[in-house]
Amino acid sequence: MSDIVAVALRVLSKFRSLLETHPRVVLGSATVAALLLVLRYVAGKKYIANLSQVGSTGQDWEKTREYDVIIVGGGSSGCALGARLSEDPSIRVLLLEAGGSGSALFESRVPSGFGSLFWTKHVYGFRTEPQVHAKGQKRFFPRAKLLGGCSSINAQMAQYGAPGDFDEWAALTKDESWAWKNLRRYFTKFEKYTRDPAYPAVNTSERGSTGPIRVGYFNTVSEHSKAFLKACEQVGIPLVADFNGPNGTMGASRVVNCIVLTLSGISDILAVTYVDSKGQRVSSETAYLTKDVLARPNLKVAIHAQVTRVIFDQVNGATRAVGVEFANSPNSPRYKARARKEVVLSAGAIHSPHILMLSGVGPASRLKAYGIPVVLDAPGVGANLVDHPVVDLYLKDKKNNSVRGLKPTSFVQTLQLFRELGRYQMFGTGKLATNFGESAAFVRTDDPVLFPTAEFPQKLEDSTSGPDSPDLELFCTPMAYKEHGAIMFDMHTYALHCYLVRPTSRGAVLLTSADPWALPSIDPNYLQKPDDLEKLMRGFRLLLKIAHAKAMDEYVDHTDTNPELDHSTHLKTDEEIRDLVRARVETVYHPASTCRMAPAEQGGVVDSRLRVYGIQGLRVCDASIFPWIISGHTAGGCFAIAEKLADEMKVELRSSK
Ligand SMILES: Cc1cc2nc3c(=O)[nH]c(=O)nc-3n(C[C@H](O)[C@H](O)[C@H](O)COP(=O)(O)OP(=O)(O)OC[C@H]3O[C@@H](n4cnc5c(N)ncnc54)[C@H](O)[C@@H]3O)c2cc1C
Repeated sequence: MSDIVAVALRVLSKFRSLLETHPRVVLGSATVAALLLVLRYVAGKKYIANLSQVGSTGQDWEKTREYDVIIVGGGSSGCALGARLSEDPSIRVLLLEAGGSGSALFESRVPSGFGSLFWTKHVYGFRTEPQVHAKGQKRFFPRAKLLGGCSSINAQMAQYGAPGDFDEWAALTKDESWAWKNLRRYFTKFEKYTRDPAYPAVNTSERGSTGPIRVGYFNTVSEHSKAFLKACEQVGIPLVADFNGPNGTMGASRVVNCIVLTLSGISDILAVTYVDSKGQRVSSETAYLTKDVLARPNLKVAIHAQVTRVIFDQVNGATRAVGVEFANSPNSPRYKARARKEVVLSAGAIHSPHILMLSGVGPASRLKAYGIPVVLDAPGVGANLVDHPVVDLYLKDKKNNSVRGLKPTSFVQTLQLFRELGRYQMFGTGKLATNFGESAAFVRTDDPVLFPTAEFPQKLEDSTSGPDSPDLELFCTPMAYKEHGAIMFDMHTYALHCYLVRPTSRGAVLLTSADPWALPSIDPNYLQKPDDLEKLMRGFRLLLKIAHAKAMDEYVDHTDTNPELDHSTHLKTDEEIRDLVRARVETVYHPASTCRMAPAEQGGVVDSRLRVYGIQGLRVCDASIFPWIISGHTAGGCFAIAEKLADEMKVELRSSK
């Protein structure tokens, strides 16, 4: 998208010369445009940027800036929680977000634009610690710094995991409210599925119809993605209807071990996405923080408000969270606000444990090493970091019709980009409306059809959440890239990807300083467990089979000899493929479990009502509480846990009035 900016600058300079030759026309148009902008601003969303309106720097902060609930982080979970809690006018809610609005950014609204936000101020551009099992590489690890959080920069694939994932949560916590049969209603509560006559097999009575999050089939899908699904079928992956539907991930038969993402027919089947009928991203900000919601007198949403710590007090002999401290930047004033009832951390799987540690809740020895007074020794905080590791396979696009032109390198491509921009602005369609992850398949590495014992004799640990749950996801994108899009191939390409949805390797989020503006260290510890490597090796072999399936003949140019592409990788030995996996493994952006919901004696940080053990008035609600990572995509789980917590907290808060 930086290329779009460059093009826009060129267009501006053309305007400047027009101004010299036709000043009246240009000034007239500029006035109209300025008026429209002002109107848009006036009618726009009302976020609070002046922090003195929601916090205080004075001694009197506890009296003057008081709320019932303060939510830290306006991301996927935080916006949902804030909007739902404030439905009750008697609950005063303050939502504090470190970044600005996501919906105000073109790159966030347009489905294909998110990658171009990765290296901007709107994203925390982390690098991991050197990955000792992956050639010591420090991997790029983006996390959003925007309202909507990662739902403002994600790939918009609306798949919610396997039912078994949540049954596991219920068994671990001994709390049946987490079992799929009970939790499911929160997934339908957030969802508004838009029926599409082209996809009649989706059972709409089982999908949410009134929730704020619109999902449907409005993204652009390339022919290549359709070919990928056909190729999946040809290698033995059966196609099923809607895997977010009543029969769960595995589709109707429940005996097969593999499924393809949200299907309706056999040959024309696509992914359900968080993209609306105008071809725009649906984030938790756009869905939950509507004008009506923001007009509520009991909800305040402050932006550019980075929480630096939670404030504790001793109340009746117990440690209680009583407020938070926040600021706009390192050198700006620090404000405080009081939470009469609860502080809820929704800052995501990296920042929620970081804020806890900065506040004195975490592994005591580490806190002491940085001079942070220990409020509670909680070794589980920041531990158990788990992420989905992905490996990519690069192919030459035979049709020369990839979305490569979205980053133009020639005059012709620039013109094509303009055509696509026009098409998108007018109809919400075209290449800009791709979300990249257009189609996918879920499989098990112990599937004897896909991985025959004769070829794959080694018995691997079953890390799935049940016999009907997958451990690998495969998907394709209408362009290959490296370094998360920073490096592109100089030709039209097509990529297949494979990621481990149930890794057993565990890493950590660790403090690096007592300074709240210093980023924590992230070590996902990819491939720590040999079975993770083995499963990805199997997955990569399956991708190679798919790449050589008949359905791909028309789309993949296997005659290409560029050594950077994978047209001869199928000739490599297993050991060579393992080496390739180590070299290419990256994040697929789903970190979780760093403030795990689990029994305290098993390293849990929160109980099954998301309350931090050992501290009153403090909860965590985001991907960090996942006891185990979801076997699929993680945003849906974040919306659902926020919906659930909001329901429960409303009851609790009303009864405690
Ligand atoms: C590039 C990318 C692609 C993805 N693709 C998909 C996909 O296709 N489908 C899917 O389901 N999932 C996808 N995910 C994952 C999914 O979006 C996340 O798992 C989910 O959004 C996490 O939600 P959360 O509420 O835990 O945290 P987040 O949404 O990350 O929200 C955390 C919020 O807290 C704020 N914050 C942090 N620190 C502070 C502080 N100190 N004070 C105040 N605010 C703070 C942040 O700015 C952010 O807004 C993707 C993620 C990324 C990054």
